[in-house]
Amino acid sequence: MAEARTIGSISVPNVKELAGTCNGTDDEIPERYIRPEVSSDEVIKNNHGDMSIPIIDLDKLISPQSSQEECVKLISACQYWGFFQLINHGVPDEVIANLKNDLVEFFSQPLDAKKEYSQLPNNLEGYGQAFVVSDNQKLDWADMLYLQVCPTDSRDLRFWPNYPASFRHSIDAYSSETENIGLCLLQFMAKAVGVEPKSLLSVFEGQARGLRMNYYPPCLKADKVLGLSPHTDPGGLTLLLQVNDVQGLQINKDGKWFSVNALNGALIVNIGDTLEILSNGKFRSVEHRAVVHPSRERISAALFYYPCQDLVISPLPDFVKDGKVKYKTISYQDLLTEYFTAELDGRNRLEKMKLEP
Ligand SMILES: O=C(O)CCC(=O)C(=O)O
Ligand SMILES: [Fe+2]
Repeated sequence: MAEARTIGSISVPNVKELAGTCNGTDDEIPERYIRPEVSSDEVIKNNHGDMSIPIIDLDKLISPQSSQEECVKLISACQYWGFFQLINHGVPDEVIANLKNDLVEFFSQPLDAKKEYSQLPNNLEGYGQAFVVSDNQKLDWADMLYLQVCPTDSRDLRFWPNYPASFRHSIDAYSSETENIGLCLLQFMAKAVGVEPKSLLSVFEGQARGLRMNYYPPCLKADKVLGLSPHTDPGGLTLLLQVNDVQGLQINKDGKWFSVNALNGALIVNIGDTLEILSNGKFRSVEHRAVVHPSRERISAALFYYPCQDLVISPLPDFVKDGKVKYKTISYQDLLTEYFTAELDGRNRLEKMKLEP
């Protein structure tokens, strides 16, 4: 039987502080942060048209006149990219602006102020660094604040900053304004592939959501470090908000890295491992990573829609029309344990879940 492993991160230096002491020469960036692949990997930049992630209009999905056409785009996005940018999503500009301002303000504080919300052993919530599970693992050039935002009675307010004064309210407002977007998208995704949405919705309706707020300090040698290691997200859908206008998200399509130009006002949506398995591979959970900027900080906020905690994940019968189940069965808890106790390794974790063709 697998040994029980605890979820949580080994404590490592604060990256914003570290960035403040590195003047950019190779020697001054500690070896554990050096990632040779960043300068050697091929990256497709300034991509347009068919080479960029699709843009999906939620208004058009909802409107009966345009829904069918938009659904075709949605399905193609989910099958080929696993990512899209969502426009006309209905989250009020003010709610987004408030969250953005408060995030910039929170991360700009001195370390001691942020430390009041530090992660505790064996707990994922709070301020710190994610996914450090071994003493010789390569480290990401980022700090983060992770909070469970839903259900509301699961909130652990010890980790909810009370500076800036409006921060808790901003997170709460963003969380409630985005509550239905995930379910709404799941419904259209199911309908568009001819599946009764109920089976998919019942897995995610009323379930937990977490908000991971990433802070990537600048690094003069930006091509030597990685903000966030290649990974897939474990849950159903992720809604990513790029907080300032510094780009950095890259996604891996057919072995090549594509940089994403986040549109101002759009939310970037991607599919997680649970949804890839439930859909029997119809919707793809795509590997992604974040790079950093040489002179500007970058901030992003990823909202994760999780399935019910006791879910046993296996392809839903509606998605197995040709009778071939392509994935093994795994409990969601085991999938999470794998995610939080092993080094991130791109899509490999998910590949291991595939059955032989
Ligand atoms: O910062 C980004 O652009 C990506 C963040 C991300 O992938 C995550 O938090 O899971
Ligand atoms: Fe991610």
